[in-house]
Amino acid sequence: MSNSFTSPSKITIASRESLLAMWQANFIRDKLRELYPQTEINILGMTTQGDQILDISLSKIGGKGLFIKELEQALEDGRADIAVHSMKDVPMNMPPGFMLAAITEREDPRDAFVSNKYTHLDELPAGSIIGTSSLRRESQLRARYPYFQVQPLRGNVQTRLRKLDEGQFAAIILAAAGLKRLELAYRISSLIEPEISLPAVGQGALGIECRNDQADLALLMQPLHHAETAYCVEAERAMSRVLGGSCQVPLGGFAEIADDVLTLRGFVANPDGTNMVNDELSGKPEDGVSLGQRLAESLRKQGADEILATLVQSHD
Ligand SMILES: NCc1[nH]cc(CCC(=O)O)c1CC(=O)O
Repeated sequence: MSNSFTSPSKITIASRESLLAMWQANFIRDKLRELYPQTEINILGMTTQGDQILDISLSKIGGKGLFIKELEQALEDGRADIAVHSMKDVPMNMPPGFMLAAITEREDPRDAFVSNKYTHLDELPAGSIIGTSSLRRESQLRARYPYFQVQPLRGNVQTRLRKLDEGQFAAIILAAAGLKRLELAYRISSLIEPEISLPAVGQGALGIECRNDQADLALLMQPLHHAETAYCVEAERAMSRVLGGSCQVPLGGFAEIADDVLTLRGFVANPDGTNMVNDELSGKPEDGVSLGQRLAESLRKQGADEILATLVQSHD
């Protein structure tokens, strides 16, 4: 049977308006233009609640969904066809009516140490102020370097770099992927290995979201899907889902595939890093989701539940 499927005359991509979000949307747009030269591909830039509320810690304002709700509204209304997200910002449970059509090849998943004075975390003197608003980064820093001060740092990548340059912090921690995409890799003093700062679930990968009822559109996105990345990210997300993962929970999850074996590492901690459980599991990449679920259960048996329970209380 011949392929009778034709690409649509137009695809509109919904994106947040930050430079990084726009870079990501442009990246997907260019790939789609190459794949479907007959199709007109546009970007609809939007401001989300998460972009507007900049003075409060992300963990206190309801987390991930805030950056994507407006984009989903545009998909719902038909103002846009697909939305491009950092997988790190995509909630563990997709809202009803929406699906991930593709997960793209992962950029560097590591966190980056950025400083104008020091090249490595180990060089910072006691009492140094490190900027990050991620509970995941904070708990890991405090566990390893209890003599640093961790202070909140929000805003888009450029804002965070500006706050560093203004001298408010000795160093800041950002995702390497965002800096590399924005051609700001030269600002990276050193990359932090996963053993020191386990990345966020999904960090470095992009997701393309569309409505559930648009199977044809989802099919068009398949050339952008990267199977290895998707196995890893789905394993990480399965772990986080069981643990109720969100920005309110200091949790990390990171999977890698080597020699056709997927190894998933995860941790849960309290924000001050005094109580932390870590574990890892390996298996077949295709079994990533069940590995993630099993790793979560193992972390719970080792005390993750108690840690998570104290977190819920402290946020009341
Ligand atoms: N939390 C915001 C966010 N969401 C995605 C990235 C960029 C990296 C990525 O795609 O994972 C960043 C910036 C950061 O954490 O420094």
